[in-house]
Amino acid sequence: MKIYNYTDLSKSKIEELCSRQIEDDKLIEERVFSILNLVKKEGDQALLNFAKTFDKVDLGKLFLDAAELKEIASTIPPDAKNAIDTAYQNIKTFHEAQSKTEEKIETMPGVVCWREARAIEKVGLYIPGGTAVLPSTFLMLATPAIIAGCNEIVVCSPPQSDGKTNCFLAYCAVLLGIEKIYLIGGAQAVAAMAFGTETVPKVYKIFGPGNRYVTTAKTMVQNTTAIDMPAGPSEVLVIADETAIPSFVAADLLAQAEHGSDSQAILVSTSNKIITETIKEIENQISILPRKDIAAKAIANSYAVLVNDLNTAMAFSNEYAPEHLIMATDHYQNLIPLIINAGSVFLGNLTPESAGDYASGTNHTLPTSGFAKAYSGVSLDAFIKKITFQHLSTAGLNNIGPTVETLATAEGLQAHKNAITIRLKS
Ligand SMILES: NC(=O)c1ccc[n+]([C@@H]2O[C@H](COP(=O)([O-])OP(=O)(O)OC[C@H]3O[C@@H](n4cnc5c(N)ncnc54)[C@H](O)[C@@H]3O)[C@@H](O)[C@H]2O)c1
Ligand SMILES: N[C@H](CO)Cc1c[nH]c[nH+]1
Ligand SMILES: [Zn+2]
Repeated sequence: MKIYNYTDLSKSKIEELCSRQIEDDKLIEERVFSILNLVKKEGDQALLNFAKTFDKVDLGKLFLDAAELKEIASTIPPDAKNAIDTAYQNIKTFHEAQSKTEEKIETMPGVVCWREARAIEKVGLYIPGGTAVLPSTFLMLATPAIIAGCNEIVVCSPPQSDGKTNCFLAYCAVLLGIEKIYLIGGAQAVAAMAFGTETVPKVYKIFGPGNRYVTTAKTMVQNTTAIDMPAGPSEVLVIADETAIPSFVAADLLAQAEHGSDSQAILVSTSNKIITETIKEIENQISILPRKDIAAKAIANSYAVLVNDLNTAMAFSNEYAPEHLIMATDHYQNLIPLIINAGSVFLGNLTPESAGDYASGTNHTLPTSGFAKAYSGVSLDAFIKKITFQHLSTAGLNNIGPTVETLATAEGLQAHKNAITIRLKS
């Protein structure tokens, strides 16, 4: 892991460090473009061919039905079942609390405006399953979709080599009442949900994280289908002062590094000692990880920055806009107002990011690649549209009428003016 001293960094170097651009981005775009076109043209046949090419499996059919899911789910070990149940309850509790009814507002006497929420009717959820199958993502996406009241929930996840899915994902489906999992991964899953095929229904909005193929595909289908946000390779930025515990910081950095070799794990610290000890700890802890090769590549692409004070650390973090921000300091309270750009924040030395990945209740589907500057993570709101309503009484029409007539005249739109005038005269 490279170490930089903040005072030596030029503005352009900071921009480079905060950019997540990867050399082969163009190549990925070309591949994804051709996958999208093939699915659009050939439908199910393209999906079956891609399963053979990318997932190395000959699928008899493109989905598992409720009976098949129930049978696979029955093999789940009891401790995993209990853990999924607990995580689900916390996620449900947190997301249910996000449901709010807005007040009706009288902007002028007799002019009443308000908003009402309606669920997006058809949504598509992508559950990653390339290097690791993520049942936790199933909970994170389906729970708010169900609370919102979405009536068609299409779920796609890559098939295992036996053409099925694992017992954890199947158990989540049973728990959530989802009756089908489409065995489709990568950009082709996004294409199937965006365009529809003979078997896969077309949806109005696609949700979910994934690798660069998935994220690029989501970005490319946006003229057909809405998406939650670009939620690509995982990343974490840890701000650590002298109160941080290097072994904890190293564990948190490695937790995101093991997601993929293109993940980023950034350390920003006011203490040289903490940086050196954390790097030593990373070397100790990485050796026992089953995914050490993946984690090592991610760590090699990551870096540490030595800063003079916590204010500078906050400024760097806001420029980087991390998916996850860990405040590894006892002094986090005063820093909270300085956090401007981050997907999800973990406060203090006892709050590991994996708590949010699985079970605290917050959503782990979060913006990456700096998109935390403009996007929120998935929440109940993401599955809802807010429709505005207004009603004018006679007094309301009299009160607002002259204003509308004058503005319509200023814009040269006579018919707009007439729609008021005809009512005022009646
Ligand atoms: N930002 C978030 O909220 C968040 C949450 C969870 C996971 N993640 C990220 O999701 C990602 C999951 O990635 P993954 O790969 O394990 O699973 P994935 O399900 O995203 O991707 C697997 C699919 O990628 C496709 N693919 C693989 N190689 C390909 C190639 N050469 N050409 C075309 N398609 C190809 C295949 O179709 C395969 O089924 C990780 O990067 C992880 O960090 C992000
Ligand atoms: N850290 C991931 C989001 O970037 C979410 C996740 C799922 N499982 C483990 N982690
Ligand atoms: Zn994670």
